[in-house]
Amino acid sequence: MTRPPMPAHRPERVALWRHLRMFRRDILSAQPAKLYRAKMAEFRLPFLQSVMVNTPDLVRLVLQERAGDFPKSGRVREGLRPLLGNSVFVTNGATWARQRRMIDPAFEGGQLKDSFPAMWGATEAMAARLTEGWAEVEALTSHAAADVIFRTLFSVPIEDRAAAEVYTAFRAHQRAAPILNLAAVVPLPRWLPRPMPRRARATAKRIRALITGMTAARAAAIAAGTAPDDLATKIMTTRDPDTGMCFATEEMVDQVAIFFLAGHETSASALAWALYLIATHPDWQAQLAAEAQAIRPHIGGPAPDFSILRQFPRIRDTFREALRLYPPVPMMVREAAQPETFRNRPIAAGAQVIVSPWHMGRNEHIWPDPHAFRPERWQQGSSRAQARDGYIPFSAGPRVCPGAGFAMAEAVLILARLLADWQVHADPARVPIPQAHMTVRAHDGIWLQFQRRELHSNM
Ligand code: HEM
Repeated sequence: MTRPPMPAHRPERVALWRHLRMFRRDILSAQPAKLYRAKMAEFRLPFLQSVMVNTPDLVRLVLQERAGDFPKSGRVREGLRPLLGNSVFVTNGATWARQRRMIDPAFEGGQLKDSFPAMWGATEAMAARLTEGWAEVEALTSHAAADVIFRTLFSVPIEDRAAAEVYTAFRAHQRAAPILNLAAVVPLPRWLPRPMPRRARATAKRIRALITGMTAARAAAIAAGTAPDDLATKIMTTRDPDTGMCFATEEMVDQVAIFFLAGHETSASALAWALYLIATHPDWQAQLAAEAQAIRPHIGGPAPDFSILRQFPRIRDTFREALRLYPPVPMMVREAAQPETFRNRPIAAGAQVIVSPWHMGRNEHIWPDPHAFRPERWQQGSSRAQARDGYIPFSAGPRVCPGAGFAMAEAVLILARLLADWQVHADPARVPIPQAHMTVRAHDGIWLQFQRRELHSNM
């Protein structure tokens, strides 16, 4: 049984300049191993106090009980504004609350079922693209997750001209601004100019122009009564119960940009790591493959009923475990709006407060054998308390990811469809090392070999 790969850790003591350089390169390997045990860690710099909270009670305080006192950091906003404008991901206060009131209904349980046929279409398309041999799975899952977003949001497959252009522009943008989001975590003074590279600014503008075209076309179709009943139509026709207003086109463009970004990068990352974990645990893979056969009668036909997902409990637990070990959003940044005292230590107003799904998911005080892949832990009674205390891949509290249910459904479906037909094998000489880019990715990609499953082989 292979141990899931981990990033290297920095030594306990390093010079400030070196630490900052490490931070910029990869925030995961810039952390010392003791953060898997520490209750809190403080980085006191001449220009900024930055504190990582690492106990369930402090995480609950920041994300849930007093979420309003720990708003999204201005640093996150600055870095993401050219692409995301005033999207729900970066706003705070009343604007954020209004946006959530209008977005949340589209992702509620019943509505999720309406998106399922579009997810199925993307899953079948992914299966048709697979071929025997070695493949870099992050590219594969990224393509599939982007297709899911376009089909569920705008009822178009990724081959659609506008969708394909958005996807291509996003990839160029990631290359131009690879640490866009994480720049927010790097503790540099606010006054230090950190302009987005010119190329990234240009790709952000291009993406927004393309999305504006799609959103304006949809607004016209809604007005003409010809719009399909998908997520875009649902969100654009939802009126804020307090003001009676719908999103204006510009504000909707901001939301579409974050649905695309948050919805496809994250799922792609988690799916790729899940496949790697499955490939490196062949006995478990055989059990998952047996479970996945329930999807076989539906292949090539219309979407099965949403309830089919209940037939894949082990696949669901595998994905949960992948999210615990490799949370796509490794760290989240908030700002203390007022002075606080955490564990008898003063926290200044304006201090940066970091919550780390990566460290909570591997916290040695919470999880037995925290760095091991043990999907069966989710079947044990104790997992409920462990999840309550240490499981935050989708965050928690009022800013919890609105797409969590969507992402779980999508992932279980994609994994089941894939494992029904294919065996995946890892190359022991090519171990992927996690690194935090926009999401947690592998340093040199995740390479797996795909082999068509013989129906009568011992799965
Ligand atoms: C495995 C997949 C996913 C993971 C792990 C994930 C994780 C997260 C996390 C950790 C946050 C909080 C970030 C923060 O507060 O700094 C978040 C927020 C968000 N996510 Fe997801 N997400 C996933 C999929 C999706 C999908 C599929 C969508 C939509 C289609 C989505 C839409 C959003 C939005 C709009 C926010 C901002 C919410 C707010 O600030 O109020 N996510 N997600």
